[in-house]
Amino acid sequence: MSNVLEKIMQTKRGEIDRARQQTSEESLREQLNSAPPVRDFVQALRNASNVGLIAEVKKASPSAGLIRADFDPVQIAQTYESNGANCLSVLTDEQYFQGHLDFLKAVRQAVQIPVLRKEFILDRYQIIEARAAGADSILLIAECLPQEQLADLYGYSVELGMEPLIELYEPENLDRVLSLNPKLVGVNNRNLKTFKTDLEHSFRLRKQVPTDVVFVSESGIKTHSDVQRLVEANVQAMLVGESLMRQPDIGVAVQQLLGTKSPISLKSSILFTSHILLSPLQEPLVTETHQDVEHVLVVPTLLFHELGHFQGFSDDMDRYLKTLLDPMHTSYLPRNEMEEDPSYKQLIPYCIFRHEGKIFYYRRGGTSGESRLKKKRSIGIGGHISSIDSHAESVYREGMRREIEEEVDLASAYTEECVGMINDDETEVGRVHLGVVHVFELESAKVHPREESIQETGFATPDELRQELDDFETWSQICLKELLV
Ligand SMILES: O=C(O)c1ccccc1NCC(=O)[C@H](O)[C@H](O)COP(=O)(O)O
Repeated sequence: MSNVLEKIMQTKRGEIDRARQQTSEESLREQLNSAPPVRDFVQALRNASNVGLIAEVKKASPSAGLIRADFDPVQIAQTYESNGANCLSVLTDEQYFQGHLDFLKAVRQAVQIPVLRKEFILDRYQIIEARAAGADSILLIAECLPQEQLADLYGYSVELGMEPLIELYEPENLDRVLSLNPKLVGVNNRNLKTFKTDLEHSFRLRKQVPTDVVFVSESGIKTHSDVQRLVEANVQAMLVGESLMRQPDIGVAVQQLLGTKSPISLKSSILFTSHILLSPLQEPLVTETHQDVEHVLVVPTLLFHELGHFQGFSDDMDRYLKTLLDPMHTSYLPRNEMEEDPSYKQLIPYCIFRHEGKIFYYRRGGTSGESRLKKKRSIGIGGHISSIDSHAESVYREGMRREIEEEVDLASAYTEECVGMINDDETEVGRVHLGVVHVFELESAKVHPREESIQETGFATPDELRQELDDFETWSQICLKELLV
């Protein structure tokens, strides 16, 4: 068993003892009389038109720390429900997940869909607590429970009307779980020794679970393309927490995950039109959420590969951009994690300023910005699209506008064209980013640095810049070799 699970179980035993001292099992059982009737958790998942969604109300976790600071469990639960969740899971563990049994009680009263108590259940006492608080189902984790205890807790929960979700991670536990004839089996994709999640874990075990048992894939589900993979593998339901809880707009996030949000019409946005003037600059809104950690717009690398992997420059934007910028595929995830995670690509507008054939250049300096590119010369201005841009109708364009405005004073009229994409899997930075190249034709050479990171600026012809090619960051080298010829 993993250390974290052992630690949680140790804490739980102490909590259960203390709770018993406060309220005896007998008087707790009396509270069952006033509990609301059980809602059918299994049927709610079976009724789902696609993969059933158990949306998790989760403030924090051992693997992620604080996930959402502005945490209102009832409001989150109602948002989940009104955007298509079939069931809810509410964390009630206080020490490790910052949950509470009161959250479950309040949520259950505020929604119409079934609610699961997400807890590390080791004792019948917790099952009574769950039902008394209104729970319609509970979680039982095979790794925490020897078979006799698992069977006892399973039977007791069913006796109280709640079909439990039995979860396992270790394949060796599957047979003993199935021997109980459960209606619901969950496979956790999170390895609790490394905290890494891998959907393949569900796919491998799916084949060993009879199809009349509702198979729930749990943890690490982030995008609609993950959901499509679950559909292909005949997974009937999914338990999703962190990736939804991290989004500024949880309702939109649920719709994007389920694929029910109609994609924004990029045709009507100005992204694909050539030679247009940018709209007047507006003050960006700063949302209060996630101020502590920057969340950046990312797309799954797998999606980029499905569309057609290339190394270097591609002018085939039609093939990539519409799909990559479809909100169904984008997420806002913590930048510090994304910088190390090649399973995602951070989308970066890379803006080249040209005046009478000469290109604006600069050297990256100062203390802010990507440390791996420090001291390199560059011909691209731009940066991450972040969750603070998400209020805008065209999030991508808002992020591009904001980045330009932060970095330089562009005091010239211009026309702008989106000309292609850059992918560079040969460098550490390139592996986790994908560039979208825009060329700005300026009426005058008026580009002035606003940040200390923009140093040694000037305009030069591509030929002149190519003579010092090695001095430039790889994305600029790619543009000088493949675009500006
Ligand atoms: O999430 C954790 O860090 C964690 C650590 C230790 C034990 C259990 C843990 N997670 C419980 C879960 O099963 C997830 O909350 C649930 O599957 C949702 O996962 P996610 O969508 O990745 O938040």
